[in-house]
Amino acid sequence: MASFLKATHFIHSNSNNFQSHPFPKSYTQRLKISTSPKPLTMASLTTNAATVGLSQTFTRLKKQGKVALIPYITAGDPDLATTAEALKVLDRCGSDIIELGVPYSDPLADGPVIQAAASRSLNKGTNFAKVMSMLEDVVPQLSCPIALFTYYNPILKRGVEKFMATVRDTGVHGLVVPDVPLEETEMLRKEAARHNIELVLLTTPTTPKTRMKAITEASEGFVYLVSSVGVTGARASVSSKVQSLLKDIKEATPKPVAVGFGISKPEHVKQVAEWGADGVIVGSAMVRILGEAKSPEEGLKELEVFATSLKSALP
Ligand SMILES: O=P(O)(O)OC[C@@H](O)[C@@H](O)c1c[nH]c2ccccc12
Repeated sequence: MASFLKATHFIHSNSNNFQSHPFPKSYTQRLKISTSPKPLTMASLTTNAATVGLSQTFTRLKKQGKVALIPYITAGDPDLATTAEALKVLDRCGSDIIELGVPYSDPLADGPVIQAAASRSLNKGTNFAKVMSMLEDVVPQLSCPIALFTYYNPILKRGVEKFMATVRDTGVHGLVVPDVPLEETEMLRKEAARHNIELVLLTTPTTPKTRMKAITEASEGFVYLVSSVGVTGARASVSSKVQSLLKDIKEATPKPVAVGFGISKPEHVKQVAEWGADGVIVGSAMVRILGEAKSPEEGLKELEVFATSLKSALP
């Protein structure tokens, strides 16, 4: 546990959104960069249903006086076919953006629920290529945009340029990378922009104000406000500190701010919306439903009920 906490501290003190301590050189040298050209796909030739990106979604919602519901699920848990159905269910329930996690072997910022989902998915053989081909089929059927969620290592493994091109080809609009080190955010952001991908950056309760300002400046699509220190996972309540954090961020930027970490009940989303959030992100509670259900069909049904209950609690 001690090493895990240290590792979590690593996330909260090293990635682009916190302090700037570069990865040890060995980290990047250890990676084998493998590239394989990706054939042009139908998805890249056809415009997908959700041709509207993250920031445009928030602009629309703001005009309607609404707050975005942003579920997170882990791709491939319990399996990729169920993930494909879950994306459609969440879209039908009125999700405004869906965060889809690429399972990773070392999810430092994740709590037990998402860690378990990632290992189940990896044990089933889920990999980046399979997630991309699933998305190529499903994205054209969705009305809400997808924000792909990945740790930094899978991006480095493929090469940033190739990674961005592949992701954009599937029709994905956004990208959330919680552990990219500060000095590499600039390069990542440039490549993302070149491929018309909105790179979302994260700020936390311990991020110094100057740093938070730089993050809001650089973040595309929306700013991700992590509600509490520690790792992902449902909490009994949302920290009241979020209210003042939201106020500070909104003084620093006109960009939309979505709050995540610990939000798991209708009363949580209602509270966070009342505090002025433009969006609420719910992950572990969704992941638990899908991953721990008696069957995929059961999980999808429960997911629909849960997502609908959250949507109805939002303006
Ligand atoms: O699981 P929670 O507590 O509802 O928090 C959202 C979170 O799952 C999602 O945004 C996410 C999944 N893994 C992450 C790692 C870092 C930051 C954010 C995330």
